[in-house]
Order: sequence, then C-alpha cells, then structure tokens
Amino acid sequence: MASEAVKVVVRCRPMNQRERELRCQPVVTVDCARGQCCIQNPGAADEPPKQFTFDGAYHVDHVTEQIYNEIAYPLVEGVTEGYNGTIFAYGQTGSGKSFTMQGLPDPPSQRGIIPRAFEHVFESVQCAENTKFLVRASYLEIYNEDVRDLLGADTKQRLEASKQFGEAEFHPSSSHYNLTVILIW
Ligand SMILES: Nc1ncnc2c1ncn2[C@@H]1O[C@H](COP(=O)(O)OP(=O)(O)OP(=O)(O)O)[C@@H](O)[C@H]1O
Repeated sequence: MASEAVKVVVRCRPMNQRERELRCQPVVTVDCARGQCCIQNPGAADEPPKQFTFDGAYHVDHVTEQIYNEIAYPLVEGVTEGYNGTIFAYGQTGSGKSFTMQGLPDPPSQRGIIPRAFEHVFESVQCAENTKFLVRASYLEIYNEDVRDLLGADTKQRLEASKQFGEAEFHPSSSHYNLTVILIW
C-alpha cells in the first residue's frame, strides 16, 4: 500500500438474515489485490459494473485481525513513536462499523480494532523502561451532526465545539500518545 497520510479502505459485510430471506442478490464484488470493489446494477445487467479503487478492499471472508494487522497496526505503531493517528469508521446504519471497531470477543479473529489498539498501546507502555505514561481516552458519538460525550456525566447532553471532553485518564508525563478512534453514525 502506498505511504499516504490518509488511507481509505472498504469492508464488505456478508448479507444479514433479512437480506438472505428476501433472496437479495449480491451486487458487490471485491478485488483485494487491486483494492477495488465493483457494483453491478441488477436492473441493468448489460451495463458495465461501477468500479471504485481504495487503499485496501476487504471482502466478507476477511476477519478484523487481518484488517488490524494491515491497516491499523502501522498507524498505532506510529502513535507509540509520537505521531498522531486517527481511525475513523464511516457507513450507513447496519453496514458494520461497530462490528469492525468494537467487534466480537469470539472468535478472537473478529475482536475489534478498538480493543486491539488498546492492547497494542498498553503493550508498548509495558515494554518502555524508565518512562512514566499517561494515556488519555475519550469516547464520543457523532450522530446527525450532534456530538455527545459517552464518558461524560450526562451522555444525552450535546457538546459545544469548544467544550472539554470527559476523559478516562491514562497520560504520559514524558511521552504522549494521541490515538483517536471515531465512529460516525
Ligand atoms: N464483516 C462482518 N461479518 C459478519 N457480520 C457482520 C459484519 N459486519 C457487520 N456484521 C453484522 O451486521 C450487523 C450490523 O453491523 P453493525 O451493528 O456493526 O453496523 P453499524 O454500521 O455499526 O450500524 P449502526 O450505524 O446502525 O449502529 C450486526 O449484526 C453485525 O454483527
């Protein structure tokens, strides 16, 4: 994958039960080697599929472990070296944002990017000698352009852009990690 400041990858989820019961036809094909995904209009079989190219493309049989190792790992590793990093999941409702970011405890290959990133950061903290760390985490929801602090006293309260977010504290005094994980609904 090219070394760029912003990388965009796409993940295609399997059909859910409702879609299977409705006998929906798959219209998306993924070419992982090329990072491409093609969408065929089922009502116009003679039209060529629309083709989109990303920095990475993952199909239904790919697990979060692989996505973490290929996409998130280098970014989190950069954070442990002092760079800022953001991992951002975007998609319509039911598209698999929580599945990818929070994931399932079992099977372990489907553990999400958030617990994997935390483990990664704390392993790096444990390995560092003679350094005191403070790691900060904030948990925000952005929904219909409203921002809510999910670790705040009132999770229903909308935040002003300038407001300080509630934080679960962890913090480096001599070393500072800044990893942001965002889910947008
Ligand atoms: N890659 C995947 N493999 C298997 N199941 C998946 C995958 N992605 C999503 N799912 C399933 O699809 C359903 C919807 O996923 P999820 O809740 O993550 O969507 P979402 O984008 O977070 O939705 P919302 O915006 O409504 O919260 C869940 O039942 C989830 O387990």
